Amino acid sequence: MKKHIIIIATGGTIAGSGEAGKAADYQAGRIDVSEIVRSVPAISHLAELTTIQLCNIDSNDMTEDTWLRLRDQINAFGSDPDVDGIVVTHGTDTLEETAFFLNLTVNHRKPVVLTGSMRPATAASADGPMNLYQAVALAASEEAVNAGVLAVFSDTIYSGRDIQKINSYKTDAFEIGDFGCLGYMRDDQVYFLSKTDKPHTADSIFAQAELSALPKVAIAYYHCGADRQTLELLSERCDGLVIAGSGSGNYSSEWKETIHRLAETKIIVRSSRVLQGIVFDSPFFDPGHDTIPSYTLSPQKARILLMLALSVTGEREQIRTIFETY
Ligand SMILES: NC(=O)C[C@H](N)C(=O)O
Repeated sequence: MKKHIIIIATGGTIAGSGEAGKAADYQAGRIDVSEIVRSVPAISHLAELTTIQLCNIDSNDMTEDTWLRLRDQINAFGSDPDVDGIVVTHGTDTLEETAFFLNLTVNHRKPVVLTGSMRPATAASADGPMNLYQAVALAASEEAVNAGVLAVFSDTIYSGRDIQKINSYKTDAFEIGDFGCLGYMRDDQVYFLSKTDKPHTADSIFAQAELSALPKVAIAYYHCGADRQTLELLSERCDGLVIAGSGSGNYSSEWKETIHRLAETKIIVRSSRVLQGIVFDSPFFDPGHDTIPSYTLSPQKARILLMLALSVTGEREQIRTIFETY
């Protein structure tokens, strides 16, 4: 019997429309999900499909409120015995953020697979149809059960925790820093090579959390000559702060002194603007252990984990453990 897969559409370039054949100038989030599905007739051989248009936006307009609505919808399908898996179509610019948020907050183990495209649906060689086809195939696969939130892009399976957009132009726009992909797709065939070891979905402490609004967390990007005011202004307006430091989460002596002071009242996470590597405690940049290292999380993912952590506790040591765990 065919699996029943829900496609929740949020917009992005996969729903983009522009001049016929051209790939460059277009507007994201223009085409309805039912039309996108109709453009890939082979999808109906893979599964029974139900489509839902949650929104139709450029993913830069994704908000925490929409994340919460998306999570609630996905969770509702977790307890529906007629549903086997969920695909989310999404713009690529912030896909990694939504994927990580869902990876930490979905409360069931059914497959959840994100996908999108780099070329609009109206381009001569649009990449959306194949990505969507493979996302449905993966969501219908037993191998994707309890694998955490996944993403499929350009024949490649990624984990929602680690996926990162690394190319702003090519159709093969994603990568996973140091860790490699989780596997490949060969048309509709699934080839997993590895699975993530970090707790996710039903095993995450945030899966059962009451989340109605998320605390405010900003990212302060360090660069040569960055002044202390940036930190002071951001910290005034936020419940927590993520530093996108240089190298292994580093910054100037001026920032070091300011961060030490601000950390008396705010939770501050040290991450790195560098794409690969790991941020640990730093005896030189943070001798007083005022900040929490983000380990392998990018600044934008550290921000999501800090928002969720702050929604369950204000205790620095508990938040430190959360960063060690997730
Ligand atoms: N390729 C894309 O989907 C980019 C688009 N700006 C979006 O994120 O919605």
